[in-house]
Parts: sequence; C-alpha cells; structure tokens
Amino acid sequence: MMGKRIVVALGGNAILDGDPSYAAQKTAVDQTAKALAQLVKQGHQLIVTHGNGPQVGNLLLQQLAADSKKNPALPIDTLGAMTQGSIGYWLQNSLQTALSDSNVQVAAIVTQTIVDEADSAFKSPSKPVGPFYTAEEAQTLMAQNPKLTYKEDAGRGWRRVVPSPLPIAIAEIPIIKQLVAAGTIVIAGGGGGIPVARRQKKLVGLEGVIDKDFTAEKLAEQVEADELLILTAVDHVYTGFGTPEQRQLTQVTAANVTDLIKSHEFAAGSMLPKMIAAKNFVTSRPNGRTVITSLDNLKYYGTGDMGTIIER
Ligand SMILES: Nc1ncnc2c1ncn2[C@@H]1O[C@H](COP(=O)(O)OP(=O)(O)O)[C@@H](O)[C@H]1O
Ligand SMILES: NC(=O)OP(=O)(O)O
Repeated sequence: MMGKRIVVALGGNAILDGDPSYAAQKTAVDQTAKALAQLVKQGHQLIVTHGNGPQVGNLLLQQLAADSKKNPALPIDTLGAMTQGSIGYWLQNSLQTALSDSNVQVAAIVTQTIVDEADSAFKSPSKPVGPFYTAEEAQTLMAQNPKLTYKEDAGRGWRRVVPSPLPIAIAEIPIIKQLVAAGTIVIAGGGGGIPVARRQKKLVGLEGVIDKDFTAEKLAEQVEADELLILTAVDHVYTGFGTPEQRQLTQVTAANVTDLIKSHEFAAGSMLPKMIAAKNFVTSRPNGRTVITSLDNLKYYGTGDMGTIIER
C-alpha cells in the first residue's frame, strides 16, 4: 500500500480515560505510540496533534486552588502551552522509543493558533475541560463561584466549560511544513494550539481552549494530508448514541454527515466537532478520507473494522 500523509488527532479524553494519574496517561500514550509506529513502519508519514481538555482543566483547578499574591494563577493561554509541553513530551518520548530502531526524528512544536478576538465564542463558553462531576456537584461549584460555567457533556457527567474560538490559521505552519518535508514526525497544534489574536505585529494570548479537531483539520489541509485520523475513546461514531437504538456508522459521505448533524446525532463539544472536521476535510481534499476510531481499535487500521470512515 502506498504511504500516506496522515494527520493524527489524539483526544484529550482518550489520553485521560478515567484514571487521571501520570502513569495511566503515559501508558495510554505509550500504547498509542506503538500503534502509530506501525503506521510509520508501513510507510506512512504522520503529523500528530492532541487534545488537552481534561489536562488543561486540571491545571485550571490547581491554579485556582493555589492562587495567591506570591503565586498568582496563570492565564488559560499559558496553561494550554503547559499542556503542549507535557503531552508533547509524553508523545515525543513514546514515539522516539517506539521508533528507536529507525532514523525517524520526532519533534514537538509549541504552536500558536490565530483566532478572531471578536469571536462570539468568547461570550459563550462551550468547551468542556477538566474532570466530570455529578449534576449536584456542578450546581454546588456554580453556587460557590458563579463566574464559572458547567454543562452536561455527552451523557458522561457535567464539566466546566470555557470559551472555544474557531481556529483561523496556525502561526508556526512554515516551520511545521519544513519539518514535514524533511520527514520528521511533527507534534503540533496541541490542545488546538494556544489561542492568540494578531494585533499589528504582535500575537496576544487569549483566554480560551480551541477544539483540537478543528485545528487538526486545518493542519491536514495545510500539509496536504491524505487522511485525518481522529483517535478518541469509542471504536465508531454512532447514531442513537447512548440509547437502545444505538447503531455504529462504518462508511459515510460528507452529505450523510450534513444530514446527521441536522438530526442532532452528535453531541456538541465532543463528537460534533469531530464530524464537522471530518466533513470539512474530505470537502477540501476530495481524495482524502477521515477515520474516527479509538486508541485500542488502531490495531485494526487498514482492515475492515477500523472505525467510522468519512469520504467525500
Ligand atoms: N454520536 C456519537 N457517537 C460516538 N460517540 C459520541 C457520540 N456523541 C457523543 N459521543 C461521545 O463523544 C466522545 C468523544 O468526544 P471527546 O471525549 O470530547 O473526544 P476526545 O477523545 O477528542 O477528547 C466519545 O467518547 C463519546 O463518549
Ligand atoms: N483542545 C481539545 O480539543 O481537547 P480535547 O481533545 O480533550 O477535547
């Protein structure tokens, strides 16, 4: 099979799936890296991005708990950069180990994503971050701090939500393209990239968390990828998700996705951005395809049951 250029989007909730410990997250990344290394050995070229919802939300909790004059809380843009460093390091380290018998280089790039500071997203928080709470716990937290907003997340519980502006451009795309052309596995756009606004010659950090699936799609367009591979915590995308009528989707077209979105089949803040990104990618890259599957299911990549495939 001819080698493909694949942008891999590794979900934050897929990395932190229940156990929030460093050991559990690094184990998930190690397992993913081993599976991705197999794709590299099959001749595919990877560009990797990752989510950060659980992780940046946990940093927010730590910052709020420790906030003091001597140790003031850091802004969300900087917390996003911190997750690019931590998760980028985990991924770089695990991929280097998994590819230690090859000459393939791996580099994580601190990535800024340009957004519109007039984006209405800054007035309506929608991006779930941090741990899951019960409805009662969320109500208590909102009563304690009315400035914070919590919303129910895909039937899994309630989570804090923060502004999630749409990505316009990736500031570091020139160096990313150079590294890709040199055959390097680039880890970029982590957490969707650090949200920044351009003000004349300056890039100014903003308080938000960009959806990494949207940034992954932009990255895939920019590097002229053949495939967008979205790794999450479910093997397939479903209709009737979470109900007795749940049915897995295996092969769908961009037109099908448009109809399913209109039928509200995909939860906002979780699967909806993935399906929008999938549709946008195959629309922009007619010969491209998007695959949505789980980390565990990656071992079936290239076989009949490798997840939900979206094509033009
Ligand atoms: N229609 C659907 N089909 C499959 N999963 C869905 C659907 N709607 C919502 N979900 C939920 O969305 C989750 C993926 O979104 P999210 O957790 O935000 O992704 P990530 O792994 O990128 O962090 C799935 O694990 C599942 O719990
Ligand atoms: N930033 C972001 O999209 O993170 P998740 O993948 O954890 O939602």
